[in-house]
Amino acid sequence: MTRHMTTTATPLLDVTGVTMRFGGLTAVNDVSLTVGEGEIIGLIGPNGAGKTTFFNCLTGLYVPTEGRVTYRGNVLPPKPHLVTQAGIARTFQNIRLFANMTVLENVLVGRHTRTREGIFSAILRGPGYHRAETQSRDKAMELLAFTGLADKADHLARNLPYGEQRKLEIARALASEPGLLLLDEPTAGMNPQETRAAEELVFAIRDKGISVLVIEHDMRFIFNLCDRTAVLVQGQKIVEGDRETVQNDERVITAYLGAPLEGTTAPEETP
Ligand SMILES: Nc1ncnc2c1ncn2[C@@H]1O[C@H](COP(=O)(O)OP(=O)(O)OP(=O)(O)O)[C@@H](O)[C@H]1O
Repeated sequence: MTRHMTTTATPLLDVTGVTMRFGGLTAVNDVSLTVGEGEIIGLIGPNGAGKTTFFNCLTGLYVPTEGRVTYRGNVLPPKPHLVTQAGIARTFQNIRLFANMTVLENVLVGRHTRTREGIFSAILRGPGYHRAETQSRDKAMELLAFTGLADKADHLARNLPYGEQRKLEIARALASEPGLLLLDEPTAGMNPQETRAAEELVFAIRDKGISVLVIEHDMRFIFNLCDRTAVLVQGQKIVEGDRETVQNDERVITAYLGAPLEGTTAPEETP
């Protein structure tokens, strides 16, 4: 019998046995997860389950107590700006924009990890600096068009409605030209219409070849978008899989206090 060679491609993101302890509290407990090229992966769980802490372990904000995180096969450096440079960008649960800068300027800030022109070039303002500046501006305007904010380029970030501020955070994250985008509750505070538009935006991001890992409480959003979803409860990953697997898992139902997951279809009633 001939044995077929199986080639397993290295996942884009490979998280193995990540644990994060704060003193006596284990916020993330031995969690493993992969994100492949072109995948949209969901991360759900009740409040305090450890989702944001897990994100912080992937982005250099926290150095995990145990475990290993690799991106494109390389162990991630323990500094946020180096993680961004490596190709992982994120947004935050609490919007972190430069409120008194314009929309365009906020996106330009996001590009700094991708511009080669250094501080001396910026001071001297030579031809290299001007060329880089024009390129960055063009790229930033492209991203504003992509996220539907082009006509707001000159507005101050703080004057944007909440939903648009969230979009701007995404535009700024995309400016670092990531291969993987981590979104922490991208639809928090959005109305249903904005949420549907955000879904389309995430699909469009994936179509650009960027993988997405998303934390979200809106189950409809998660199940519409995600190829797989992992559920964290008290720091542990209790299940991972497609919509059916997650929705029908007893442990998930118990974790959400027996209530059907919000935004999901009700189980078929027996006559
Ligand atoms: N820097 C820290 N120091 C101590 N404890 C922390 C720290 N960061 C998070 N925690 C604790 O870790 C646990 C997990 O919190 P985390 O914010 O990761 O949960 P979450 O799933 O993102 O919750 P939510 O859905 O409410 O945002 C909580 O008990 C929280 O209080």
